[in-house]
Amino acid sequence: MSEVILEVDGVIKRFDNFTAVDGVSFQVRAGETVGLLGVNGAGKTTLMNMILGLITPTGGAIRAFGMDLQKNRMEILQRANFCTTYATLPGNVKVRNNLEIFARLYSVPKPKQKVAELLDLLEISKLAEKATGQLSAGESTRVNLAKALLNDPELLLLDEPTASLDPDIADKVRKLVRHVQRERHPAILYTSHNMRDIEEVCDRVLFLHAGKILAAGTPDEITKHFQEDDLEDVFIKIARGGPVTPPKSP
Ligand SMILES: Nc1ncnc2c1ncn2[C@@H]1O[C@H](COP(=O)(O)OP(=O)(O)OP(=O)(O)O)[C@@H](O)[C@H]1O
Repeated sequence: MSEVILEVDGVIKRFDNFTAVDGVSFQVRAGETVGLLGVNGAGKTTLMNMILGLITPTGGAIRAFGMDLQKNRMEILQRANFCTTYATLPGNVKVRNNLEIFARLYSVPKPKQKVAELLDLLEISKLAEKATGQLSAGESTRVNLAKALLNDPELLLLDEPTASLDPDIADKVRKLVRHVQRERHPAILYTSHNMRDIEEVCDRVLFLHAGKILAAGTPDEITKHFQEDDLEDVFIKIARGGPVTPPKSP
């Protein structure tokens, strides 16, 4: 089995008296893509933000590359990267310049060449000289994805990377993720409300509900577990408060 890259161990996050993440444990190995699913408010972003070290867990531990996140955040973040619609790049700076600045922050060798390659890979070379703040939501997502790939991360956190993309571009993003999986074998944690994304790119799925992992397995196992036709139906069942344990066999 490949190396464990990310370990989330009994992680809890409370905001005052409200528990947003309630004792979550899982691992992501090198070369594996794990989908984090859940209805609005399930705790996905809170979990991602803890893994990025942006907020501190109330309890439990997060380790990456065998190191404790609290103690080794900078070392870990040099080998990791993320794409989220919530963090935007400086708006008054041109796309190319923004990416080159981030490439230097990540100590990327030959930063100009790397940025040109990623602009080409994401088919956004024509946006290079535009101010980042003037991009459409979909363009901005692709620029954020380019940023996320600058340091060839061994741990990649993708928070709804296809939100706000049209179906054509969303399809290209899924192909790009598969390309990165094949070429570089990172550990990827991927959240999406688009079940097609999850079915196409994820090896395993964690279903988060009210801050707890309700079910874990391959998309196929989860679908069978809930006796539904596909993940979308499982999602709807959970969202509407249907039975969350598998019904007894007849
Ligand atoms: N800073 C905060 N203070 C208080 N409550 C918070 C805070 N951040 C998140 N929450 C609450 O924690 C819960 C989980 O939020 P989170 O953003 O993690 O959900 P999510 O699964 O990412 O949802 P979505 O799919 O809508 O993005 C929500 O009920 C939210 O209101």
